[in-house]
Amino acid sequence: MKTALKFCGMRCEQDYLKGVESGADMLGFIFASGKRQVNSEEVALWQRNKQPYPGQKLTGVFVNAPAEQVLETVKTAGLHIVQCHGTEPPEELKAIKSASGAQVYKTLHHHKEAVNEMAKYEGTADGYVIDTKTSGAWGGTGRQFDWEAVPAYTREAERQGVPCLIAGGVNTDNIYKLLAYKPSGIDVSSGIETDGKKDERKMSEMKKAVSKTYQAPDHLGRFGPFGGKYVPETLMYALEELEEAYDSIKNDPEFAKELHKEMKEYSGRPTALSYAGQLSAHYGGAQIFLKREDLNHTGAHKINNALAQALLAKRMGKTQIIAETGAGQHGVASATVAARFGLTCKVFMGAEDIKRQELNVFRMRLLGAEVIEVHSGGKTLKDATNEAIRHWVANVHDTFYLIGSVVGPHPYPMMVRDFQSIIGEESKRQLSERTGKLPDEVVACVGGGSNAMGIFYPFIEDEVKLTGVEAAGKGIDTPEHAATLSKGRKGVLHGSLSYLLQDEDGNITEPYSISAGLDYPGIGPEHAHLRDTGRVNYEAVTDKEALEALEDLCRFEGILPAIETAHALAYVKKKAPGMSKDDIILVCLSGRGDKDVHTIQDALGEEIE
Ligand SMILES: O=C(O)c1ccccc1NCC(=O)[C@H](O)[C@H](O)COP(=O)(O)O
Repeated sequence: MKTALKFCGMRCEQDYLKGVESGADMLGFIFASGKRQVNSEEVALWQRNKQPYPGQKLTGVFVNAPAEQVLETVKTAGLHIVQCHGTEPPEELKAIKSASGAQVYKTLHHHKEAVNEMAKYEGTADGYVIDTKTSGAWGGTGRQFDWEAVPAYTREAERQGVPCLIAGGVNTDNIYKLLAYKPSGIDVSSGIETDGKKDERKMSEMKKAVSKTYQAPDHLGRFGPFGGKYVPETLMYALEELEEAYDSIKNDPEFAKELHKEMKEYSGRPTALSYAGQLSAHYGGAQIFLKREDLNHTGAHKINNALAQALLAKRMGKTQIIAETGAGQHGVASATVAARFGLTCKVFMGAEDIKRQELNVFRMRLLGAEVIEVHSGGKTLKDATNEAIRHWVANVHDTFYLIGSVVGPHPYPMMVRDFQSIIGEESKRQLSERTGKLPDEVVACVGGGSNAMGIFYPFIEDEVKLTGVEAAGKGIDTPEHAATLSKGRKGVLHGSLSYLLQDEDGNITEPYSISAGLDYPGIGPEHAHLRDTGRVNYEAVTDKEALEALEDLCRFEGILPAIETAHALAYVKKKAPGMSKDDIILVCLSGRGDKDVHTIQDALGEEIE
């Protein structure tokens, strides 16, 4: 359900007009003493010049006012709702309600007994406002209370079947944090003001925030039922510390400036958006655009997240970073940023992957990282991640775990998604500048899922089809594939709940793909949620199909993609011909294929010669 929005404290006609135009669900007028106090005649006058939009509820805020005064004000000012913001008992609300015909909301000021107090108003209050308790002021203070308490208020109001608005210090910077607690409504006054006047820009930002229907994860780090924090007790503190640090930099302009500078001057952002004209003509149908993450320093999208997390590690005072890697791209990105920022770096890598990605291993060592060979399990990414977690448990005090995908315990899936969203944000801007429209479909390969979440997330509220492409290896009906969403079942791995490849007894099975970056037996929890809610479509393509598409991109566009990326291209090869020439497919070209040349040579060598 949509979050209700109340803009409160309209002090003049201009404020009122901006409030009406904002489309807020409720507009509040203060009839209690204070700097925002207005009288019923002026509110009536403003309405004569502009009626509220149908459905917009005019709300009068009163503090322990005599019932006759409230009734007179309701009549004169044409109020739909009376908000009792003082210590009015339930009987007083009942009396006002039956005499005025208006709805009556009760404000309670947050304290440890407030949820119990709500029970006393059950059947009387038509809704609640929970505000911050501040000595010497009833409301409009711009002060926030501890929002950890929000779910308890929301639950009690839901039990009573009425809305519950959260008030107190909400502003354009913290509204997303509050929305993560899923309140049924939000009430703002100071947060939409500049120099004492209501500010249209702030109102519109607030409106935009609540209009977003997609809000995930929740405050527990859950995407629907997926995600969460399934970790040993020893890591809980480290995750909380990380969550706090991430919250503190999320909207910090200084951090944003530093990261932007690194992205631009070191990594080479914005990356290009290339129109693949010859490939589009060859396939027929849709126009294909490529978001060139392969042009980043180190050759893939992984550096976006690595740069951001390394800056965060520095802010947190950590001196050592650890990382896991499969294809080696994230290992290279981590070793690179460690060198750049003077941090020591250990990269955990399965012995099998070390064999397949010899060149990247050499690169990591050259960059000064210690590559730790993992011999447990199938000796691939899952096992490397297990070892990295083990190391972290023992060294949390000085070590930052730089996770390379939208996997792991909260806040990693959210944090990596946010850091990678630059891919979708840039593409959206570049494509609309170039073509004047949004793409019809966005396609990305999915292993853990970070390039896909990065390009999908900014399009999630748009009418754009989103398709993630998994590795079907030698076929999803053979035992050799990595198609987690097509074939997996729910389970917990590496700290979060998602879909996993597992046998009947729940043991994780070894994934297979020609691409080292896609053979992970799990998938980011947000992808699991997006699949189950139907927002994103997931397909699987085989090694063979991926290699064919890789050859096409080499021949028709002069670009050698990573084998991971070629999976997305293989889906495009099947899909584009059936689309119209006016349609646009945007593909995340997540990485370049230099690292895969040996694998490609082994697979295609004879055909090419
Ligand atoms: O807003 C006021 O000035 C006010 C004065 C006296 C009693 C209540 C008042 N406001 C009640 C509200 O519903 C406000 O919207 C709520 O307190 C949130 O205010 P803010 O923290 O400024 O966003």
